[in-house]
Amino acid sequence: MSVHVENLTRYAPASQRKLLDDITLTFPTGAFVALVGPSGAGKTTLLRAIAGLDQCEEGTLTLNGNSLKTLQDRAGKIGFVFQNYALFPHMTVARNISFGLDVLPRGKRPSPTEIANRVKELLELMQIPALAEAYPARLSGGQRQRVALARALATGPTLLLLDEPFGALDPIVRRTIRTWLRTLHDQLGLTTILVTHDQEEALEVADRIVVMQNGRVVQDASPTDLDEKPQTSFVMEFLGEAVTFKGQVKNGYFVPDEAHVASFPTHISEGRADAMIRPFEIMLQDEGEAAVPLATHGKSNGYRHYSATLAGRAVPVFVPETSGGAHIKTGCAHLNIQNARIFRNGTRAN
Ligand SMILES: Nc1ncnc2c1ncn2[C@@H]1O[C@H](COP(=O)(O)OP(=O)(O)OP(=O)(O)O)[C@@H](O)[C@H]1O
Repeated sequence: MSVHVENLTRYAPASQRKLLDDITLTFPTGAFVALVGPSGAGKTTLLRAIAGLDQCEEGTLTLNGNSLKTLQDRAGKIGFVFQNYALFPHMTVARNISFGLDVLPRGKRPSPTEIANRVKELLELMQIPALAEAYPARLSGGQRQRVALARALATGPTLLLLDEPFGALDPIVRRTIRTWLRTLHDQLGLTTILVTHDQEEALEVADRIVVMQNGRVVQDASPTDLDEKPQTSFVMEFLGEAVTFKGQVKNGYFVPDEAHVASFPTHISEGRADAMIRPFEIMLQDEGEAAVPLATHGKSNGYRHYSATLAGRAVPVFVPETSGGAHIKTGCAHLNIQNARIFRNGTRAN
């Protein structure tokens, strides 16, 4: 199912404050899109608007090209899972899953055999066939989340809306369940919109990431583009650790304010600017007399971790373990930041 949202604006009740500010987005059939952004950015508000749980004052929403106004227009087509999903504690896993089918009006309700078959199929799909008769209290967090997903999928929706569904899980279970979710999405041909606080999760599981801030979309891009071409300094910082070097563009070079950080060529116009770079993109140069002292902080994931002491601060630098250099012996180096992105007034300039 495809979803199109156009110029969607929602105000806080009895206020002029915009919770969603002119959002236009398309979610094509089969897309797996993550909504990310800081707390209060409007991610849940957007998801609830798509779900039909809240009405927006301005804008339109279409599912498969059909305009949507009421919750009825969406019946059975959308599955939701929220972080604080509540399974019914007094019902078995099988009953929890079939609940959405059991409560359908008689004319629309499948026969008991069809419902039992559907539950069996979903339990297998969720890889928990042995848990049919178990009660929620004896399930692990990951198993409960699978039951919540099965329940959301029971009526055969083609759009899956997930709001922080893995928030309560520990990191290892979280990693396993998100890989499994991605496979499930592909297998069932779903369109999935996932709200997450976890940037790594978004980058790993989604084919597109929408970054929101203050009720607006600040960037809508593939994980690779978002990583390589962040449009704003906010996006650059939001997606991972970043170091900012203030400086001046002059005669075709970005000249950092701090000593021992090498200038590098750029095509952008002259004036003040910020160069932002990830710690693993900073390179160490051995040449030069006076250099920056490096403190060593161990290794992880194939990188040696240093902190380079500039005049007023320490800058993290991660160097591949395989790379050599005199700095390993001397404990001093110059910083090469030629891979930095340059921003002016918070917007990408190079
Ligand atoms: N019914 C409401 N009335 C007034 N303000 C609201 C209402 N619902 C949400 N808000 C406000 O709207 C803003 C966006 O909230 P929302 O829950 O969508 O953000 P979010 O990006 O999902 O944040 P989080 O990551 O913390 O869940 C917040 O400032 C919130 O306080």
